[in-house]
Amino acid sequence: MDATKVRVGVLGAAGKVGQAICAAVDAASDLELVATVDKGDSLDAFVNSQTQVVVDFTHPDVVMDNLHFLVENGIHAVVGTTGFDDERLDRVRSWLADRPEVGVLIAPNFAIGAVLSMRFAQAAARFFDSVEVIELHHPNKADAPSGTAYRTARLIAQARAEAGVAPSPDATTTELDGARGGDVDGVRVHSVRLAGLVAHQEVLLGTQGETLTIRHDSIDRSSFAPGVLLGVREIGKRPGLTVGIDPLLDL
Ligand SMILES: NC(=O)C1=CN([C@@H]2O[C@H](COP(=O)(O)OP(=O)(O)OC[C@H]3O[C@@H](n4cnc5c(N)ncnc54)[C@H](OP(=O)(O)O)[C@@H]3O)[C@@H](O)[C@H]2O)C=CC1
Ligand SMILES: O=C(O)C1=N[C@H](C(=O)O)C[C@H](O)C1
Repeated sequence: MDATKVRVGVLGAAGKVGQAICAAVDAASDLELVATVDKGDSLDAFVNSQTQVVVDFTHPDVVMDNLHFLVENGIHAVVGTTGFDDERLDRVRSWLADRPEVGVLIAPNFAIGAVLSMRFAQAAARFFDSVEVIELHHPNKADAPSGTAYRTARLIAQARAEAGVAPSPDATTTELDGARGGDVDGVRVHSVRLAGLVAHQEVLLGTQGETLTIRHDSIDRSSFAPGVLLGVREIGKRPGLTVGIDPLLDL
């Protein structure tokens, strides 16, 4: 055992993002990949290998059980898996109250450009009458809207509410179910699933005589690796729950 390296485990190691994270950990001289777990494998592998930080890219249906196990066993977690609403975040906080030394980082998107695009959208939100979000992903994605779009819409809604901006104008009176997308705190969110895509998002803002489009594209899953490795290196110094990598980037 090399005591100078952080001992890292990956949950969902055989998945699309899990494979990219395993490769990135393997290539980092200050990290050691000590356990890889996928569907059907026992989580005890992390305890047996004295894993210090586990990265989870699995599925919204299983991530809560995974996290509960990790917190109970005193293992820090860096979580990319989506599906976290306020109720789930509160449950994680309640587990952490019993293990105050453990750090959990949950981020809907680890790509630097995606994090910045959320910030830009939040800053722009109060200056425009209308705003809608379109997220576009590969067709194997389980959840809609994406975790990124959900968080983006909530940040936009919060900024507009704080500035007293009226709801986006919309004269629709007849509608095919779903044609106007989902409603996240008053912000319309549209989900496209298309073969050939990876992960993409557009925030469309409009006001008198002008529009602004904020677009981000992950064209390869390696885009998530730098943010994940930053989380792995930092989480041991940040006990409790951290949502989003913004504070790790001094944003
Ligand atoms: N935060 C971020 O930056 C990003 C988040 N994501 C999110 O990460 C998650 C995974 O995405 P992606 O890699 O594309 O999905 P994949 O389906 O490609 O990978 C998930 C892997 O987890 C495995 N798995 C399922 N259940 C378990 C379990 N109980 N224990 C261990 N492994 C399990 C799956 O096995 P099997 O296939 O056999 O079911 C699969 O190998 C999604 O929620 C996605 O939205 C994705 C990209 C970036
Ligand atoms: O499933 C994906 O692929 C992605 N999921 C995350 C999300 O739901 O926002 C992050 C990124 O969009 C890729």
